[in-house]
Amino acid sequence: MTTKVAVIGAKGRMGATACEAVDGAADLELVGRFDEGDDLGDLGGADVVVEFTVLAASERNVRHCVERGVHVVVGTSGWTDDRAAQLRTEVEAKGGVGVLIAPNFAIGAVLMMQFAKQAARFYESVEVVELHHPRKVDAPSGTATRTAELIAASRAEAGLGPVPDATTEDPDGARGASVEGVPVHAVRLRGLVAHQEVLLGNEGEMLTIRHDSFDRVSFMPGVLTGVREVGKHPGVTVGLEHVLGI
Ligand SMILES: NC(=O)c1ccc[n+]([C@@H]2O[C@H](COP(=O)([O-])OP(=O)(O)OC[C@H]3O[C@@H](n4cnc5c(N)ncnc54)[C@H](O)[C@@H]3O)[C@@H](O)[C@H]2O)c1
Ligand SMILES: O=C(O)C1=N[C@H](C(=O)O)CCC1
Repeated sequence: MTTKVAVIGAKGRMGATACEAVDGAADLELVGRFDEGDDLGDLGGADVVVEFTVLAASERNVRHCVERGVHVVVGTSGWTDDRAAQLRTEVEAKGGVGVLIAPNFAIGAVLMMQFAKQAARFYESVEVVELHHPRKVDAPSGTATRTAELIAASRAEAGLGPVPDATTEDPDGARGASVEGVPVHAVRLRGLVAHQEVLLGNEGEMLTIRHDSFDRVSFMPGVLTGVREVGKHPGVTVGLEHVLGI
Protein backbone atom coordinates (compact mmCIF):
# COMPACT_ATOMS: atom_id res chain seq x y z
CA MET A 1 0.00 0.00 0.00
CA THR A 2 1.34 3.47 -0.85
CA THR A 3 1.36 6.46 1.52
CA LYS A 4 -0.21 9.60 0.06
CA VAL A 5 2.00 12.65 0.54
CA ALA A 6 1.41 16.39 -0.03
CA VAL A 7 4.08 19.08 0.09
CA ILE A 8 3.47 22.65 1.36
CA GLY A 9 6.05 25.12 0.09
CA ALA A 10 6.27 23.03 -3.08
CA LYS A 11 7.63 25.88 -5.24
CA GLY A 12 10.52 26.55 -2.87
CA ARG A 13 14.04 25.09 -2.96
CA MET A 14 13.33 22.40 -0.35
CA GLY A 15 9.70 21.81 -1.29
CA ALA A 16 10.56 21.21 -4.95
CA THR A 17 13.36 18.81 -4.01
CA ALA A 18 11.00 17.00 -1.62
CA CYS A 19 8.37 16.65 -4.40
CA GLU A 20 11.01 14.99 -6.62
CA ALA A 21 12.09 12.66 -3.81
CA VAL A 22 8.50 11.61 -3.02
CA ASP A 23 7.78 11.15 -6.74
CA GLY A 24 10.80 8.86 -7.02
CA ALA A 25 9.85 6.62 -4.06
CA ALA A 26 7.88 3.50 -5.00
CA ASP A 27 6.03 3.33 -1.67
CA LEU A 28 4.91 7.00 -1.72
CA GLU A 29 2.44 8.86 -3.92
CA LEU A 30 2.60 12.65 -4.37
CA VAL A 31 -1.03 13.82 -4.17
CA GLY A 32 -0.64 17.55 -3.59
CA ARG A 33 1.71 20.49 -4.17
CA PHE A 34 0.77 23.65 -2.28
CA ASP A 35 2.43 27.03 -2.04
CA GLU A 36 1.60 30.58 -0.90
CA GLY A 37 -1.96 31.60 -1.77
CA ASP A 38 -3.23 28.04 -2.35
CA ASP A 39 -6.27 26.72 -0.49
CA LEU A 40 -4.97 23.76 1.53
CA GLY A 41 -8.49 22.32 1.76
CA ASP A 42 -8.37 18.57 2.37
CA LEU A 43 -4.64 18.53 1.53
CA GLY A 44 -5.29 16.46 -1.59
CA GLY A 45 -6.31 13.50 0.55
CA ALA A 46 -2.78 13.14 1.93
CA ASP A 47 -1.88 10.80 4.80
CA VAL A 48 1.30 12.78 5.47
CA VAL A 49 2.24 16.40 4.70
CA VAL A 50 5.80 17.67 4.27
CA GLU A 51 6.09 21.36 5.24
CA PHE A 52 8.95 23.64 4.13
CA THR A 53 7.83 27.29 4.16
CA VAL A 54 8.56 30.21 6.51
CA LEU A 55 7.91 30.31 10.26
CA ALA A 56 5.12 32.89 9.94
CA ALA A 57 3.13 30.41 7.78
CA SER A 58 4.37 27.14 9.22
CA GLU A 59 2.42 27.22 12.49
CA ARG A 60 -0.86 27.85 10.63
CA ASN A 61 -0.10 25.15 8.04
CA VAL A 62 0.77 22.57 10.68
CA ARG A 63 -2.40 23.31 12.65
CA HIS A 64 -4.46 22.94 9.44
CA CYS A 65 -3.03 19.42 9.01
CA VAL A 66 -3.43 18.43 12.66
CA GLU A 67 -7.07 19.56 12.71
CA ARG A 68 -7.71 17.18 9.79
CA GLY A 69 -5.88 14.27 11.43
CA VAL A 70 -3.03 14.36 8.90
CA HIS A 71 0.54 13.61 10.05
CA VAL A 72 3.12 16.34 9.37
CA VAL A 73 6.87 16.32 8.77
CA VAL A 74 8.06 19.89 9.40
CA GLY A 75 11.36 21.21 8.08
CA THR A 76 10.71 24.94 8.41
CA SER A 77 13.23 26.62 10.73
CA GLY A 78 12.36 28.55 13.86
CA TRP A 79 10.22 26.05 15.77
CA THR A 80 11.47 26.70 19.30
CA ASP A 81 10.74 24.36 22.21
CA ASP A 82 8.08 26.85 23.38
CA ARG A 83 6.29 26.78 20.04
CA ALA A 84 6.41 22.99 19.92
CA ALA A 85 5.07 22.82 23.49
CA GLN A 86 2.09 25.01 22.56
CA LEU A 87 1.27 22.65 19.70
CA ARG A 88 1.65 19.53 21.87
CA THR A 89 -1.70 19.90 23.66
CA GLU A 90 -3.60 20.33 20.39
CA VAL A 91 -1.86 17.35 18.79
CA GLU A 92 -2.44 15.12 21.81
CA ALA A 93 -6.15 16.00 21.70
CA LYS A 94 -6.19 14.51 18.19
CA GLY A 95 -5.16 11.06 19.40
CA GLY A 96 -2.89 9.32 16.94
CA VAL A 97 -1.63 12.28 14.89
CA GLY A 98 2.15 12.64 14.63
CA VAL A 99 4.10 15.87 14.05
CA LEU A 100 7.82 15.52 13.45
CA ILE A 101 9.76 18.78 13.58
CA ALA A 102 13.34 18.39 12.36
CA PRO A 103 15.73 21.37 12.36
CA ASN A 104 17.92 19.42 9.96
CA PHE A 105 17.14 16.26 7.94
CA ALA A 106 20.72 15.53 6.83
CA ILE A 107 21.91 12.42 8.64
CA GLY A 108 25.39 13.92 9.16
CA ALA A 109 23.91 17.07 10.66
CA VAL A 110 21.84 15.01 13.10
CA LEU A 111 25.02 13.16 14.10
CA MET A 112 26.96 16.43 14.34
CA MET A 113 24.39 17.77 16.83
CA GLN A 114 24.53 14.56 18.86
CA PHE A 115 28.37 14.57 18.86
CA ALA A 116 28.36 18.20 20.01
CA LYS A 117 25.92 17.34 22.80
CA GLN A 118 28.20 14.47 23.89
CA ALA A 119 31.39 16.54 23.77
CA ALA A 120 30.00 19.68 25.41
CA ARG A 121 30.47 18.63 29.03
CA PHE A 122 34.23 18.12 28.52
CA TYR A 123 35.05 21.63 27.24
CA GLU A 124 35.30 25.02 28.89
CA SER A 125 34.76 26.97 25.65
CA VAL A 126 32.31 26.38 22.82
CA GLU A 127 31.14 28.40 19.82
CA VAL A 128 28.89 27.51 16.88
CA VAL A 129 29.53 28.84 13.37
CA GLU A 130 26.79 28.23 10.80
CA LEU A 131 27.40 29.01 7.12
CA HIS A 132 24.61 29.16 4.53
CA HIS A 133 23.62 30.37 1.06
CA PRO A 134 22.81 34.12 0.92
CA ARG A 135 19.10 33.56 0.07
CA LYS A 136 18.41 32.19 3.54
CA VAL A 137 16.01 34.56 5.35
CA ASP A 138 16.51 33.48 8.96
CA ALA A 139 19.53 33.74 11.25
CA PRO A 140 20.83 32.03 13.21
CA SER A 141 19.84 28.80 11.46
CA GLY A 142 17.45 26.35 13.09
CA THR A 143 20.27 23.82 13.22
CA ALA A 144 22.60 26.23 15.04
CA THR A 145 19.89 27.17 17.52
CA ARG A 146 19.11 23.52 18.23
CA THR A 147 22.81 22.67 18.55
CA ALA A 148 23.32 25.52 21.02
CA GLU A 149 20.29 24.36 23.04
CA LEU A 150 21.64 20.79 23.21
CA ILE A 151 25.10 22.05 24.20
CA ALA A 152 23.66 24.38 26.87
CA ALA A 153 21.64 21.52 28.39
CA SER A 154 24.74 19.28 28.54
CA ARG A 155 26.82 22.06 30.10
CA ALA A 156 24.15 22.78 32.71
CA GLU A 157 23.85 19.08 33.56
CA ALA A 158 27.64 18.88 33.96
CA GLY A 159 27.64 21.96 36.22
CA LEU A 160 29.75 24.07 33.83
CA GLY A 161 29.56 27.85 34.20
CA PRO A 162 29.49 30.49 31.45
CA VAL A 163 31.97 30.17 28.57
CA PRO A 164 35.05 32.29 29.35
CA ASP A 165 34.97 35.63 27.53
CA ALA A 166 36.61 38.88 28.61
CA THR A 167 34.76 41.02 26.04
CA THR A 168 33.31 44.18 27.51
CA GLU A 169 33.27 46.36 24.36
CA ASP A 170 31.27 44.99 21.40
CA PRO A 171 29.02 47.75 20.04
CA ASP A 172 28.44 45.98 16.70
CA GLY A 173 27.76 42.47 17.97
CA ALA A 174 31.01 41.00 16.66
CA ARG A 175 30.79 38.22 19.25
CA GLY A 176 27.65 36.89 17.57
CA ALA A 177 24.29 35.92 19.04
CA SER A 178 24.06 34.25 22.42
CA VAL A 179 21.76 31.21 22.34
CA GLU A 180 21.34 30.03 25.92
CA GLY A 181 24.84 31.37 26.62
CA VAL A 182 26.46 29.72 23.59
CA PRO A 183 27.92 32.18 21.04
CA VAL A 184 26.49 31.54 17.56
CA HIS A 185 27.89 33.16 14.39
CA ALA A 186 26.08 33.24 11.03
CA VAL A 187 27.92 33.47 7.69
CA ARG A 188 26.03 34.04 4.40
CA LEU A 189 28.12 33.28 1.32
CA ARG A 190 27.40 32.73 -2.37
CA GLY A 191 28.24 29.16 -3.33
CA LEU A 192 27.32 27.63 0.03
CA VAL A 193 24.30 25.43 0.79
CA ALA A 194 24.26 24.52 4.53
CA HIS A 195 27.31 24.03 6.75
CA GLN A 196 28.13 24.18 10.44
CA GLU A 197 31.15 23.99 12.71
CA VAL A 198 31.08 23.45 16.45
CA LEU A 199 34.33 24.62 18.03
CA LEU A 200 35.16 23.26 21.49
CA GLY A 201 38.23 24.48 23.37
CA ASN A 202 40.25 23.67 26.46
CA GLU A 203 43.73 24.72 27.56
CA GLY A 204 46.07 23.40 24.83
CA GLU A 205 43.47 21.68 22.60
CA MET A 206 40.53 22.20 20.29
CA LEU A 207 37.91 19.84 18.87
CA THR A 208 36.11 20.85 15.65
CA ILE A 209 32.93 19.04 14.62
CA ARG A 210 31.90 20.00 11.10
CA HIS A 211 29.11 19.04 8.74
CA ASP A 212 28.57 20.13 5.13
CA SER A 213 25.48 19.79 2.97
CA PHE A 214 26.70 20.47 -0.59
CA ASP A 215 23.32 19.75 -2.19
CA ARG A 216 19.69 19.72 -0.99
CA VAL A 217 19.45 16.04 -1.92
CA SER A 218 21.40 15.47 1.32
CA PHE A 219 18.20 16.22 3.26
CA MET A 220 16.00 13.79 1.32
CA PRO A 221 16.78 10.42 2.96
CA GLY A 222 15.88 12.06 6.29
CA VAL A 223 12.70 13.61 4.88
CA LEU A 224 11.56 10.27 3.43
CA THR A 225 12.38 8.44 6.67
CA GLY A 226 10.31 11.08 8.49
CA VAL A 227 7.38 10.54 6.09
CA ARG A 228 7.51 6.76 6.61
CA GLU A 229 7.91 6.94 10.40
CA VAL A 230 5.89 9.94 11.56
CA GLY A 231 2.64 7.96 11.91
CA LYS A 232 4.36 5.60 14.36
CA HIS A 233 5.20 8.54 16.66
CA PRO A 234 1.95 10.14 17.85
CA GLY A 235 2.32 13.59 19.42
CA VAL A 236 5.02 16.18 18.73
CA THR A 237 8.59 14.93 18.22
CA VAL A 238 11.46 17.40 17.85
CA GLY A 239 14.57 16.07 16.11
CA LEU A 240 15.11 13.30 13.57
CA GLU A 241 17.33 11.50 16.10
CA HIS A 242 14.24 10.16 17.87
CA VAL A 243 12.99 8.54 14.68
CA LEU A 244 16.46 7.20 13.78
CA GLY A 245 16.85 5.73 17.28
CA ILE A 246 20.09 7.64 17.96
N1 LIG B 1 15.00 20.94 8.23
C1 LIG B 1 15.86 20.93 7.23
O1 LIG B 1 16.62 19.96 7.02
C2 LIG B 1 15.93 22.11 6.31
C3 LIG B 1 16.75 22.12 5.20
C4 LIG B 1 16.74 23.22 4.35
C5 LIG B 1 15.90 24.28 4.64
N2 LIG B 1 15.13 24.25 5.75
C6 LIG B 1 14.17 25.30 6.07
O2 LIG B 1 13.05 25.13 5.23
C7 LIG B 1 12.43 26.40 5.00
C8 LIG B 1 12.30 26.61 3.48
O3 LIG B 1 13.58 26.71 2.92
P1 LIG B 1 13.76 26.92 1.35
O4 LIG B 1 15.20 27.08 1.09
O5 LIG B 1 12.99 25.87 0.63
O6 LIG B 1 13.02 28.34 1.17
P2 LIG B 1 12.29 28.90 -0.14
O7 LIG B 1 12.15 30.37 0.09
O8 LIG B 1 12.98 28.42 -1.37
O9 LIG B 1 10.85 28.22 -0.10
C9 LIG B 1 9.82 28.55 0.79
C10 LIG B 1 8.51 28.35 0.05
O10 LIG B 1 7.44 28.53 0.96
C11 LIG B 1 6.42 29.21 0.26
N3 LIG B 1 5.50 29.84 1.20
C12 LIG B 1 5.63 30.99 1.88
N4 LIG B 1 4.52 31.24 2.61
C13 LIG B 1 3.68 30.20 2.38
C14 LIG B 1 2.37 29.87 2.86
N5 LIG B 1 1.69 30.68 3.67
N6 LIG B 1 1.79 28.73 2.43
C15 LIG B 1 2.45 27.90 1.56
N7 LIG B 1 3.69 28.17 1.08
C16 LIG B 1 4.29 29.31 1.49
C17 LIG B 1 7.17 30.21 -0.62
O11 LIG B 1 6.36 30.71 -1.67
C18 LIG B 1 8.31 29.35 -1.11
O12 LIG B 1 7.96 28.67 -2.30
C19 LIG B 1 13.32 27.43 5.71
O13 LIG B 1 12.77 27.69 6.98
C20 LIG B 1 14.64 26.72 5.84
O14 LIG B 1 15.40 27.20 6.90
C21 LIG B 1 15.14 23.20 6.59
O1 LIG C 1 18.96 26.35 3.59
C1 LIG C 1 18.40 26.52 4.68
O2 LIG C 1 17.64 27.49 4.89
C2 LIG C 1 18.61 25.54 5.77
N1 LIG C 1 17.90 25.67 6.84
C3 LIG C 1 17.95 24.80 7.97
C4 LIG C 1 18.38 25.57 9.20
O3 LIG C 1 17.97 26.72 9.37
O4 LIG C 1 19.10 25.00 10.02
C5 LIG C 1 18.74 23.55 7.75
C6 LIG C 1 19.92 23.73 6.87
C7 LIG C 1 19.53 24.42 5.56
